[in-house]
Amino acid sequence: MAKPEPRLGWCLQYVSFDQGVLRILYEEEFSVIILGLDGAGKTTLLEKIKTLYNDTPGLAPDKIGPTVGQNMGKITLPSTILQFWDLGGQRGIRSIWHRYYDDCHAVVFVLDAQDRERLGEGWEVFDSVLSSPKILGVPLLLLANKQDSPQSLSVEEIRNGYEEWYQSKQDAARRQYGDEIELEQRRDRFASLDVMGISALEGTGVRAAVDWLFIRVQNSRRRDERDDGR
Ligand SMILES: Nc1nc2c(ncn2[C@@H]2O[C@H](COP(=O)(O)OP(=O)(O)OP(=O)(O)O)[C@@H](O)[C@H]2O)c(=O)[nH]1
Ligand SMILES: [Mg+2]
Repeated sequence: MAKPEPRLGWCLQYVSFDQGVLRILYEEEFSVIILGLDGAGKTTLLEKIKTLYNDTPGLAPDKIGPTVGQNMGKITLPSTILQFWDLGGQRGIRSIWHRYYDDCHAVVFVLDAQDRERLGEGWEVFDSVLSSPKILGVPLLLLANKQDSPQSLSVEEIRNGYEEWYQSKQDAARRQYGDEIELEQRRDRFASLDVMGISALEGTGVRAAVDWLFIRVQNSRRRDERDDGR
């Protein structure tokens, strides 16, 4: 299975002569991985992003089946290419997710906000992504999908739901093992976690999510450069 591109790619966009001045424009390429349980709406989101940003529209929702492996899609923004890797969410496929962690610049976790029965499973998997050491410093966005459905939990309910789930997990661990010190990095990660509501089906909130990614990958690159120059 193909792995994401190297950590940071520079693509030559064009070279031109303008009034005797050689102009070279580069586009920088960032990899974004899309994770979440099967059925959360990851592929629907990727195809909607393609439709909104590319000349060639993405697949219609009724042409999308469960993902066995990965799907890839690219969009071009000012001086930037975002390359999305949509990974299958079925239990057996989740074990390959970590292979993409080294090379990604942002992580999007898609949650089905209307499927209350699978919320616990969703939090379990989300928590393992949020706490993964390899991507602790990588921007992470939680998307509460299917906001078009009247049964969907709101962004606020989703955020609180995860916090409550995590607290009860901590309490159970404390009862079993005594006082545990929570990972400081993990706590910071949760405190700064952004949650946005979208409907991948209708496209609501999708541009706002892509704007968030665009800004965050640029900011984390600048931070990396500052750290390197220290
Ligand atoms: N109502 C509603 N349904 C959605 C939305 N997004 C996706 N769906 C539906 O949810 C189902 C699963 O969507 P997929 O995009 O295949 O889900 P996935 O996360 O890619 O699933 P896997 O590939 O198995 O990991 C499909 O029936 C979609 O039409 C949404 O925003 N609203
Ligand atoms: Mg899929």
